[in-house]
Amino acid sequence: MLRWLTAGESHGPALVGTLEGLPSGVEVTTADVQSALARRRLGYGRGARMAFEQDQVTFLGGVRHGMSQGGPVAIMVGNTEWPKWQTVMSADPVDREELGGARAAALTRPRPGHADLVGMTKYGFDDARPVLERASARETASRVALGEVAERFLAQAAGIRLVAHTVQVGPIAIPDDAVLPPADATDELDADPIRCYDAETSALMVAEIDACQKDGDTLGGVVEVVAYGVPVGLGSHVHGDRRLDARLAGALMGIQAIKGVEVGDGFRTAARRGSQAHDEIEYRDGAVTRRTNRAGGLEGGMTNGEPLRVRAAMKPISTVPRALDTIDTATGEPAKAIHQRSDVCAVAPAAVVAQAMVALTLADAVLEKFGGDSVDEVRRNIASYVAAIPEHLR
Ligand SMILES: Cc1cc2nc3c(=O)[nH]c(=O)nc-3n(C[C@H](O)[C@H](O)[C@H](O)COP(=O)(O)O)c2cc1C
Ligand SMILES: C=C(O[C@@H]1CC(C(=O)O)=C[C@@H](OP(=O)(O)O)[C@H]1O)C(=O)O
Repeated sequence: MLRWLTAGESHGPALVGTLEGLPSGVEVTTADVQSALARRRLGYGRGARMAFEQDQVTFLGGVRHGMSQGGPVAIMVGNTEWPKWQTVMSADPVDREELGGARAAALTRPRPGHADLVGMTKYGFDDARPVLERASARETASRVALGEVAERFLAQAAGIRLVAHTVQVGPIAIPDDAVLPPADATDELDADPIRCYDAETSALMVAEIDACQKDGDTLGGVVEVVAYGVPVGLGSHVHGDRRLDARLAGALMGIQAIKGVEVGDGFRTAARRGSQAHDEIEYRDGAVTRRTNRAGGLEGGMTNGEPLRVRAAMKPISTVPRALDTIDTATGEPAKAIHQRSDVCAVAPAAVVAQAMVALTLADAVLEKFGGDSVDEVRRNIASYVAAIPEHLR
């Protein structure tokens, strides 16, 4: 079993992610994690903060000389902006006099769509600061750091490779017959402003973000994660909480602002007749294969050997520049919601975060199915499982 936890606030000194249950022998370096985090900062429509703030990666445990040791992996992602926030976000009590300044003022105009108002009510705060600090998607930096370790494990132990791309920004979507990015498309996607694999649609998405920004508004969209080389039989049909589609949906819905998950053709399948919805099975070149992959590589909650495809729908950013109506919680009077700065569209980074969550979920499923305390042992276990499948069904 693989478990993970994160801690830390948006403007705190650092985020920390812990991954427990990772076998020994996974090759991973600080530079690998650093470049995954750099990928999360990309994306047309991101706010000013992405440019001036830097992520500083430090392995605190679990990795020695570029290799996992079998113990919990702890990764710290330091925040270069901390010196500006060390009084406002101080863990220890501070003098009220020292506090002062705009950053310290109580935030009492909660943003519709953000965690502000419900969090204040539930946790008993008269200031949205402590709520937004933890609700913030800055936390996804630690998920991406852990996801990178999980991805290294998947590639080295099982030959599984992941890629994530943007398939929709606001109303602009890739065509139905658009080509799926291959396993080695990550560099190409990094080079696209919005992580879209279809150049024509990418240009339209960028134009849509420009138009939206001019209007003082924000956008959401849809991202897709594809995993190649996934063996048959991860997950199970025998119980709801063991279905891999359920576990993937939970992992993706746990990302800030994700409001819908689709497995394969998902919602589009619902509009089709059965004859057009399923993937007919045949032998091709001596192997079992599906003629199509509308199911997204999952049948009965189990991987079927086809590429795994899952999508996540992101709502528009709730810190709308042309601020929405709210109330001032201090007075009960009508007010305009907090707005200092914000992303206009964060769909491209959400794709990177979704990839990390799928990697962690798949790594957990691989370990559950095959077990093993070292990468070599997991590899041997996979090989013996595959060898036992009758050749004509592999
Ligand atoms: C990568 C990423 C970046 C985000 N950036 C912002 C942002 O700049 N401003 C904002 O209001 N919300 C942003 N969000 C969304 C909020 O974190 C999210 O809406 C909030 O935590 C409330 O949770 P909910 O939308 O799931 O209800 C971002 C989400 C992600 C995944
Ligand atoms: C810092 C990150 O994203 C932040 C996520 C976020 C939110 O409300 O979720 C709000 C913004 O922060 P601020 O309001 O301080 O500008 C984003 O910049 C990050 O992704 O590293």
